[in-house]
Amino acid sequence: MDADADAILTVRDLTKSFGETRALRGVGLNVAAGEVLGLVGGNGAGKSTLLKIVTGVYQADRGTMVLAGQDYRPRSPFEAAERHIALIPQELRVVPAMSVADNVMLGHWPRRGALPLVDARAARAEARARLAALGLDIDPRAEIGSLPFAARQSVVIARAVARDARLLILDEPTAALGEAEVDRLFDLIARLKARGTAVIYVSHRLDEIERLCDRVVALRDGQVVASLVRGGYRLHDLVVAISGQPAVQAHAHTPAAPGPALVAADAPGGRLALRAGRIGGLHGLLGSGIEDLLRGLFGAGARRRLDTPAGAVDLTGPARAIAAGLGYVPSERRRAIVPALSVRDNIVLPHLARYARAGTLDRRALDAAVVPLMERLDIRPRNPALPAGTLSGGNQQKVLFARWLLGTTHSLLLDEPTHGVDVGAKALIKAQIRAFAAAGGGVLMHSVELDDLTELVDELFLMIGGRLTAPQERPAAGYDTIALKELACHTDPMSLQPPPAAPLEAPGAG
Ligand SMILES: Nc1ncnc2c1ncn2[C@@H]1O[C@H](COP(=O)(O)OP(=O)(O)OP(=O)(O)O)[C@@H](O)[C@H]1O
Repeated sequence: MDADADAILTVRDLTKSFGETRALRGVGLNVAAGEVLGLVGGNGAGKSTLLKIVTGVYQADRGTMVLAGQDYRPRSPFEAAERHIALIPQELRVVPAMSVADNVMLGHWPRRGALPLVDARAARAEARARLAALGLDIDPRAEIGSLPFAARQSVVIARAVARDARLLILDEPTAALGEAEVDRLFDLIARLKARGTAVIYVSHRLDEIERLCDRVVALRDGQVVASLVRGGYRLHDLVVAISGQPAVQAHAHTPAAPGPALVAADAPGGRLALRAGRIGGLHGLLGSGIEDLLRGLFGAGARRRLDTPAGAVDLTGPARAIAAGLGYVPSERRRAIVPALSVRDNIVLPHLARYARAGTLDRRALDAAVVPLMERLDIRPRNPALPAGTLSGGNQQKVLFARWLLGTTHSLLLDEPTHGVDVGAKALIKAQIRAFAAAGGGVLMHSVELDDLTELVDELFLMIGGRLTAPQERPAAGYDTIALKELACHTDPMSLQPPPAAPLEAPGAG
């Protein structure tokens, strides 16, 4: 069979450099109608660059693309959309104050007769039908901003389908989803497949790739290093293709004895303490309030009191938290990285005062501190002067982590610390978390990935109904992951059903 002949999209020999960095070096691949193609690769392998070329954000230096049998050279995302290619990014673009129906029909609203007026009733009916055709039971009248992430994501996919997307690209779509939502998303993708939509699915979660994708293409250093068909490979083969080396076994966990509390604070339902040498875990569902809890402990919420061995701290803002020895890695990388600042400056940002000399920064002293950190965390490219925004997502994540290894931080608040990093980097970050605790630091981490928690944590706090349960010491045989998963299902606040929405028009209009 000639794969290219069946393909909706064929790319050949795509090459792209940014200055010295050769992001893509002769990449070729294709995807057919009704096929789900997985795209995997380590941090900086070139996945985003490839997707940006396919969606018209960047133009390739060399190479060709053919879409539905025709030459394809999009010069803007707009042109890509006109050719029915849709990208669903991790950070969804919705108009929060608009209804679900308006977001599905955005730009394609049905008109009321010949007048330039939107027929709201027809828009709702059509949106409802389109959502139902994808198996989605979401109220078209609900304000989209009030819905949980999973529902918003489904609406954005429905919008792409409403615009006749021939190729849908999903960029790490499950990064912010719990297990039940992942299942729902996979059902949705199966429906898209059945409609003949081609899907490119980018993820670092290799088990998902194995479960979902008909084929998978692995990139390494800007080149295709493997192209594997479902059923014809093992996960280990993917790990080897991505990293270029055999998979490393995770270290066995030795629970640490509780050390003294480094910081403690009241939290809904109980008291939280970060103890020297211990890794605390937080588990709950999206929307459970864990993110706010961690932000609050870092001084980014309402004013609160922190207790430390040196006395009580009136937490009026993050500066106080940093001064008290706390560090925070938020789940939303984009909020924490300053893209135009160099990697060096991003790392040093919370500790500027230490490196300022008479109003200027001692860059030599800084590089002497930052470069070994970049080596330790394998941040690539290894150039502290590069703008952080030019680094790949996973490398940006490592920069955020590096921030708190530079100063005098003794307590780390981590929200999804391995979000968007490749398998190798994940192991490295986990090892760093362990090392931080082993050196006497305290850690409190939240992860939706049970594996992260069960591998790392000494005590687990559950957040149920907005309240913390008492910490559960790690049992000798490890946490019961099945019980944790069940808990997640039974207290699932992420139902796709929104709360009843206020009618947008007079009763009887809809
Ligand atoms: N706008 C840019 N300017 C300079 N370098 C860039 C730019 N965009 C990407 N790069 C570089 O190109 C290489 C490939 O990056 P890319 O973002 O495509 O990787 P990725 O596979 O998507 O990684 P990740 O999984 O970490 O998101 C990296 O070395 C990155 O630093």
